[in-house]
Amino acid sequence: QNAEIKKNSWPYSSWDSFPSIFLSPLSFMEEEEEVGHSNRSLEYDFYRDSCPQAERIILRVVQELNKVNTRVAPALLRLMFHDCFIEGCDASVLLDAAIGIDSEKDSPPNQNLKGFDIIDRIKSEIEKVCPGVVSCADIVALAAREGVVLAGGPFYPLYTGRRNGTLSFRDIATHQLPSPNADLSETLASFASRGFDERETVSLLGGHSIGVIHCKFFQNRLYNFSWTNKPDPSLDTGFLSLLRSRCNNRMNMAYEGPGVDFGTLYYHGLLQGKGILYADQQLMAWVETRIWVRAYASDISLFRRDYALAMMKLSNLRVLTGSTGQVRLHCSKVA
Ligand code: HEM
Ligand SMILES: [Ca+2]
Repeated sequence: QNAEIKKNSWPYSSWDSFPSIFLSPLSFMEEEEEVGHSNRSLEYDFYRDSCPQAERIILRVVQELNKVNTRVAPALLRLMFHDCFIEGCDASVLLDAAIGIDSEKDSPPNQNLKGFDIIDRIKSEIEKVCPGVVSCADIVALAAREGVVLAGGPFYPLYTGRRNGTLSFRDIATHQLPSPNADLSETLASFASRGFDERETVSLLGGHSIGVIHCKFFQNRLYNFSWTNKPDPSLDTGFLSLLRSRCNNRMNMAYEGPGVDFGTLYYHGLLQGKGILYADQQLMAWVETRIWVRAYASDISLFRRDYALAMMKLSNLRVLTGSTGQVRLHCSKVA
């Protein structure tokens, strides 16, 4: 039963059904060679000697904060997405503006981004036991994974050893973070340029199973879609009324209540014209993505597996390793 696990010295028994290409360190090395960042790759449990408590501290802090605030998990997940999507998982999103640094925090798509305080809190607890060792980029990736698990999503193993960049990319973030009003061809092109196919893109958007979305991001769909003075015809009419009344009462829209399977409502909603963002609902526009919406709506374990693999891939985009980049002392400042 455990042949594959042994081969990869993998400790998670449920992973034996996974395609081995994803478990092989080779897949990470290919990534690095392509961008030429370094000759080393991420490792399983990179901090086993230098800071064996690190991953446990991350889990503990995320668990503690999650108990008192349900917004913690979604904030961490979105933060990881916005870091990794812009120039890789290098903690570029965490840097404050400074001389020579145009902060991604000042990019319009990041205006409502949250979770920076959580990352700082984790970092300071880790600094107490192993100063200057654990990178902010690893903290972001691991904290997001713990958030996903606490929100009812699948666990996925992560390699570590990401280093931090010394730059933040405000203008790149402005142009390259996906727009809530993008149509499917734009969304697919943006994910394809980072190596994600249609299936992976549909599964990643399952991240929209949790969290809150402010009305301004879908306001145009409610009253004046594409300057027609009419609502978006792809919106279910009952759902349209619900969104209108919530937004009129200045309540923002929650994706999925607790207690529901991570992913279930999201994909069922899309089948019924109840996607909140235009970009979400667009997954139903073409057969290439619609088949995966249908598949995930009817087979939640298929979704969980695909989502886990896509999150691993997202968490490993263009990482800096070895002697490239640095380890910061404070996540918002270069060392
Ligand atoms: C086409 C791609 C995407 C677009 C256009 C998009 C856009 C948005 C927008 C506009 C919000 C609302 C922010 C707010 O109201 O404050 C949001 C929230 C969120 N997004 Fe995405 N997103 C995309 C993909 C993803 C992916 C791939 C993930 C994770 C895997 C993700 C995770 C989240 C989460 C968890 C929230 C809720 C944040 C919170 O409640 O604090 N998104 N997204
Ligand atoms: Ca980044």
